[in-house]
Amino acid sequence: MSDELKLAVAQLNLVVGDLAGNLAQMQDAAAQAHADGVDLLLFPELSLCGYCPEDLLLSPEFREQLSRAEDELRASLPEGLAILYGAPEYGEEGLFNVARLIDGGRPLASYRKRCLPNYGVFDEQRWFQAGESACVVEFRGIRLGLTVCEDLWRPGPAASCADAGAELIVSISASPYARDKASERDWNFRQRWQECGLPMVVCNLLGGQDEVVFDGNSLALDGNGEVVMRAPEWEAGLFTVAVRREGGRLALASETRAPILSTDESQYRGAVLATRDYLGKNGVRRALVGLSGGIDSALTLAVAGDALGAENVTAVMMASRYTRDISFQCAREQARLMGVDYLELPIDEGVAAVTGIIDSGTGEALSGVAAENIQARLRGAMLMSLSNRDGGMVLATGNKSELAMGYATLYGDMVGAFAPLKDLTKTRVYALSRWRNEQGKVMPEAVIDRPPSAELRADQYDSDSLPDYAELDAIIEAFVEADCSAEAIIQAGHDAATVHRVLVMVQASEYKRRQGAPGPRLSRRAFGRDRRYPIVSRFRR
Ligand SMILES: Nc1ncnc2c1ncn2[C@@H]1O[C@H](COP(=O)(O)OP(=O)(O)OC[C@H]2O[C@@H]([n+]3cccc(C(=O)O)c3)[C@H](O)[C@@H]2O)[C@@H](O)[C@H]1O
Ligand SMILES: Nc1ncnc2c1ncn2[C@@H]1O[C@H](COP(=O)(O)OP(=O)(O)OP(=O)(O)O)[C@@H](O)[C@H]1O
Ligand SMILES: NC(=O)CC[C@H](N)C(=O)O
Repeated sequence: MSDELKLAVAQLNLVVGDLAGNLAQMQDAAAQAHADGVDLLLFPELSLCGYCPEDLLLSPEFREQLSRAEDELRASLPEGLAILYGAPEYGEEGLFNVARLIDGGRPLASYRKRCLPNYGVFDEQRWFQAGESACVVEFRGIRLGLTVCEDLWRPGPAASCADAGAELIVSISASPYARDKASERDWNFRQRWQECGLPMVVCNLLGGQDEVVFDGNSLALDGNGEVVMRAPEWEAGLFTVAVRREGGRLALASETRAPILSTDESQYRGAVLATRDYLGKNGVRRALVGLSGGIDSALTLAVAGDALGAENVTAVMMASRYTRDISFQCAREQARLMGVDYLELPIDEGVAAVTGIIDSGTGEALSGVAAENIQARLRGAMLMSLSNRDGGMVLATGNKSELAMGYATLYGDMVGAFAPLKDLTKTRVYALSRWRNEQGKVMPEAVIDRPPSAELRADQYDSDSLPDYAELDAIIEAFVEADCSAEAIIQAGHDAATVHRVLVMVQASEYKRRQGAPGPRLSRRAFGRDRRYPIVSRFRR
């Protein structure tokens, strides 16, 4: 080894299936790394094809194009730069998720991921076979132990790299965001260090992909288990780590030491990146939000503005006779503060027309919730018409508390392409709204202070139908995110009748959530890909 080896992690926002685009990003990163004198550049897990390509992995065309892109990548590497990147390996023994080390344009080693995550948002065992052995390779005087993501989240692989003579563990990862994941990573990698005593460099992915969002936060730990490099959350970039041999040990150093963000900031920025990427990666620049003067649509609009730029967002106030003056004032004031395009399209005439057609056609007057929901459905239809005409996507404003309880109208306020707040309870919606306003005012304080109301009938408030949000959200966190039993939640101090009511409603509204828009996981456990329950189920607690 020369005096010093320079490693870099390419924390890139790659796109599933965009082989040409990912190749170009990787080539740009390689050129920059070469100019910076980097010896070895790490890319995220399954870099060229993006994570996770799911059943695209089964497509012969996908396999063929990927193979060509890999050839192109190897042939285009700058002299002297080695890379470690992720790819599927197809062969007679099956399909493997591998890390490939390329030096001088030639393969130096290939490692098959041993631990395939198959829980939460992950289904890797659906596609991949597990590798069986460690891979330790000599690279310019250092023995590297190659690993892929989950390998460093389980006991075993790190220690087996040490047993096979590794001096430094390198990991290519696609580790998605969950609440407080940065602290969890620190704890996790410290556990691995305790098992193997080796320094580690971990390259993580960035960006939104359907229902998950990757926060970056690539890391390096030195031989004492201390974090010596922490790449920023939610930002792409190339971050270097210098490795020097000192008295028989490797010393790691880096100038990159980003802070761990607060939960509020991290969740907010996660919602922003997930929204930007969902629309952007689907080729759409503009968004529409139904703006009611309530807090859910206010925060959704703030996220949309930060994700896409105020000039690309339209807020639509669709007042009915139940819309209060304060709702108008809040909506107008927020649109002014943010500088978004703002429309007022009243719905009373339309509601009367639809209700009249149903009433006269059936000879029976619509009433109660059936009549009230016409308002929500007309608003949904109007937003979708604007989307069809102008090409923007509608953002659904529902939060996790409402979706847990089924407190939302199917084909009404649930319409939308993407739901940025889907995994944030109402309590978190308030916290993030306050945090965002502290960074620069985007919504009037009255939006945060007023009591929540669907305004589908006179004097309607959420508190008429739902338990107090502080209590409801604590029960949702215990039941949905931590899988606690009813008994355990009651023992934690919650009212037994409320607990039973909430648990029954969570189960009974699975059908609504399945028809709702996708949204990013921002808590510890999200409805959807992360928490899967049957719709048809006679199980009762
Ligand atoms: N298992 C199942 N699988 C599939 N579909 C099923 C189903 N069970 C019922 N359904 C269908 O679902 C329908 C009931 O759901 P839905 O039509 O949504 O109607 P529903 O849940 O009765 O009403 C919506 C509720 O959301 C409240 N809310 C809260 C916040 C905002 C808003 C807003 O709109 O702005 C509304 C509103 O006040 C009302 O209490 C049934 O009529 C039936 O068609
Ligand atoms: N008058 C309205 N104009 C435009 N959109 C509306 C109107 N009323 C309701 N909506 C849409 O329906 C969604 C659901 O209403 P809901 O009451 O749950 O949320 P909110 O009004 O944003 O917040 P809160 O529940 O705190 O009042 C709103 O977020 C908004 O997108
Ligand atoms: N892609 C992976 O193997 C990721 C699994 C890992 N446990 C994580 O969340 O972060």
